[in-house]
This record gives sequence, structure tokens and C-alpha cells, in this order.
Amino acid sequence: MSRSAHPAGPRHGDVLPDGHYQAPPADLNALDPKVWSRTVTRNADGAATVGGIDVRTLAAEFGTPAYVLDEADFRARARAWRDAFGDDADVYYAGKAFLSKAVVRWLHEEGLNVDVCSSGELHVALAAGMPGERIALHGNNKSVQELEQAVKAGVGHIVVDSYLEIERLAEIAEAQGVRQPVLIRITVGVEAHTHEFIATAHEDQKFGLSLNGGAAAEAVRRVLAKPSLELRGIHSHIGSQIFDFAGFEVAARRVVGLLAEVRDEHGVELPEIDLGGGLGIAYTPDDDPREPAEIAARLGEIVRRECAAAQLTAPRISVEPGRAIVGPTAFTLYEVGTVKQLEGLRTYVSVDGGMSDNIRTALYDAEYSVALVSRTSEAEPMLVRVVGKHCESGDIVVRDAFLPADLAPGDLIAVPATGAYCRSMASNYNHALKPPVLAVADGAARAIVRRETEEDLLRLDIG
Ligand SMILES: Cc1ncc(COP(=O)(O)O)c(C=O)c1O
Ligand SMILES: N[C@@H](CCCC[NH3+])C(=O)O
Repeated sequence: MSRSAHPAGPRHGDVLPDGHYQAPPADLNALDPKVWSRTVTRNADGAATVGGIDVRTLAAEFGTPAYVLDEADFRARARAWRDAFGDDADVYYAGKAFLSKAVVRWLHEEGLNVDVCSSGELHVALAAGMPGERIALHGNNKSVQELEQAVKAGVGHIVVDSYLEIERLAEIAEAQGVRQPVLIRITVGVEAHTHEFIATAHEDQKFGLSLNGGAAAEAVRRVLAKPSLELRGIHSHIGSQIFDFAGFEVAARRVVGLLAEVRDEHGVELPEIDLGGGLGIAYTPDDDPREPAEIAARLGEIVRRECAAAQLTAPRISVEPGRAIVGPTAFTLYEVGTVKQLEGLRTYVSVDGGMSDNIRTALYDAEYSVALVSRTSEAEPMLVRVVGKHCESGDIVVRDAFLPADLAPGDLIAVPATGAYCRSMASNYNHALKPPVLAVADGAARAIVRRETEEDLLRLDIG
């Protein structure tokens, strides 16, 4: 099919309908390593391969849409975080980004811990063999049952989020005859430069106990007064998809400030601080993420400096990266169903998934890139909007992107950097079946989470 098959819609260099100008990439066939997982390349046929497997083979064997996870890349990124932070720190992978038994096993093998925020996540981590002491539990409204399960599993620490929870947890630990290690989640008053819905350390939000007004200090008093709780330290998480260290710097300073207050008031030096997750990844080639080694060095330096100034022994640091580990390691593979040109307006490329497998575009106005992966093309760039198949006009996967003008139904396209918060936030809207997660490594692919079936849906619908 030639370019003339799709004459309508804006072309490269055009001004978009919203007034935004976008230039096409220099080479539409290039798979930029900034956004694609590390083993992705093109083979002699021009098809993309990952872990040595042709995406056409994956589509034929497992169907589309599918999340394709590059195991070697996942392990390498997990290891890089572990190595960068070394033995004086703990890395807790944030399971909310994406959790499955296979992923937990990889994390276990690579020496990482897991952060969970529900009994569901806890259950998966335990089922995969992660020892309780290497699991941390989070959440602003953990149920009594969740707290009981976590204490019973011997989780390494529970991050308490409210006065009420301190009471509840103390009773539960006492009833189980254990002294439960806890951290207190505080809000440090930092506005991370990210989307409003994913910034979490400013004052007006549901998480944590505020430093301002003394709620955090009061929580420390209350935990220290409970014999069944062991206060290990302070936790802060300032938001998500952050590239700038300034927010972490302020957060670390304020957390260390609280440690100094605790020492002055109670005569105890708390041994641990957790700076949360939130490090950004490249969703498009314009994003510039930091490497774990730099992150570890910068965070370590900030904490050491602040502790020296406050004459405190530097505490053990822990961090909770989710997106930064799993995000870049997967792409979503879709089949093109229709290509529809609206004369003078826009070209819509509809794929066989959509907001049910990636809600981030609709929810956060997230940006993604996309490429034709079943073949290369020499056709001209065509400015498109990649949309799903749901009954919702906001069902957008990639808002504005360039694909070759000869794109046709049956072509496979893929959206990179979908490892985090896509499968884990997937829904069954319109009774869509959640796609499988395929782990690919060394020329072999297997579903680590299988595709849902209509029977799965009907199993829950008991009439
Ligand atoms: C407490 C906590 N820790 C860790 C994370 C993981 O964040 P990210 O996946 O952005 O690293 C989150 C989510 O934002 C969180 O709320
Ligand atoms: N789910 C969000 C981030 C929030 C993570 C949990 N605090 C995202 O996709 O970016």
C-alpha cells in the first residue's frame, strides 16, 4: 500500500488540531533504545525481536494485545538498583507497578525486597516464595484483615499512615504476641513536579502524617508508647515520574530533621529512613531518566550531609522503585484493526486493546510513543492518534504519534515503556479480556500471566 492510500489527516510537520507542533522522527523504523527494552532490535525481515523472538511469532502463538516483558532487562535493572544501593541500603520493588509470581522470584534471586499495598499483593509475594521479612506493607486504609495477615506473615515492616492505624496495629501485634517493626509515613510538604494525581507529599492529600502542625511528631510519640510496635524509622514518598532531585533533597532534609527532633525529645536515634519511589522513566525519547547509580549516590550524599549537620548517625536508607525497574522492560503488542482518516482533521489507528490495558493516557494525559513492529516501511510519516476499541471517545492509547502512511489492518504495532501501571491498572471495561504478560528471554517466550478468557469473566458472574 502506498502513502496515497491514506491521503487525509495531518502529515509530518503539521500543526496538530490542538495547535501543538510536532516533527516526525528522523527514522520511523528506528527503535530508540531510550524507550525500548534492551534486547529489542529488528531482524533481517525488518520485524522487531525481543529476547531473540520475532514479535510476529509472539502474536501468532499468544495473540494480541499482549504485554511483552524482557526478562533479561528486568533482571538487569533490578540488579542495577541493588548494586547501586549496596549492602547499607534496601531496595523494595513497588509491586503496585506490576506484580506476578515470576517477577517476585526474579526479584528474590536478584536480592531485592518487595513493597505491597494490599492483601492481594501480599498474597502473590508470599505465594512466590518471598520471605515475609523481605516484604513491606503500605496503604492509607489497610483493613484489619490485611494488617493481621501481614503481621502473621512476619513482614519486615509496616508503614503506618494514621493515628487510627497505630492503635489497630498495636492491638493486632499484641494479640499475635509479636513486636511489629513499623515506619511512619510522613508528608513533607513537597510538591513534586509531576501530574497532580500522582504527587503525594503536598499537604492536601490522603497519604501520611503531616510534618507541619506536628502530626508526624505525635505519631512518633504514639508508636513509641506501644510496647507491641517497634519504631524503625520514617517514610516519605513524594510522587511519581520525577526527574528532578530537588524534591528528594527537601524531603530527605525534612525527614532527617524529624529524626533529630525524635532524638532530642525521646533520646532515640531511629535506624532507618525510606525515601519511597517515584523515579521517572523515558516514555518518549524526550524524557531523560537518571541511572540507579546516580540516584543512589545523590540520595546517599544528601542523607549523609543532612545527618552530619544534625549530628546524627546516618540511618539505613531504603527506596521503593516500581516504575523505574519494570516500566522500561515491557511493550504492549497490538494488531491494527482499522485506519480511519478524517479529512483535514486527524487519522485514527484503532487497535485491539485500549484503555482497558493502558489507562494512563486517559487518566494522566500520559505520553507514549509507538512503532510499526511487524515490518519496516519506507512510506512517509503519517501523524496519527492510536485509539482502542472501547465505547469511549477518551479511549486513547497514544495521543499523537507518527506511523508510516502505508499502515494497514493486520500490521502489528507496539507501544514501549508499558511495564509499569498498565497491566496492574488494567480493567475489564466492556468485558475486555485482560491481555497476557509474556516473559521473553534467550529465544524463549512464556506467559507468566495468561490471557483472561470469557470463562474467567463468567466464573465471577454467578447469576
Ligand atoms: C509509597 C510508595 N512507594 C513506592 C511507589 C512506587 O512509585 P514508582 O513506581 O513511581 O517508583 C509508590 C507509588 O507511587 C508509592 O506510593
Ligand atoms: N499509577 C500511577 C502512579 C501512582 C503510583 C502509586 N503511588 C501511574 O501510572 O503513574
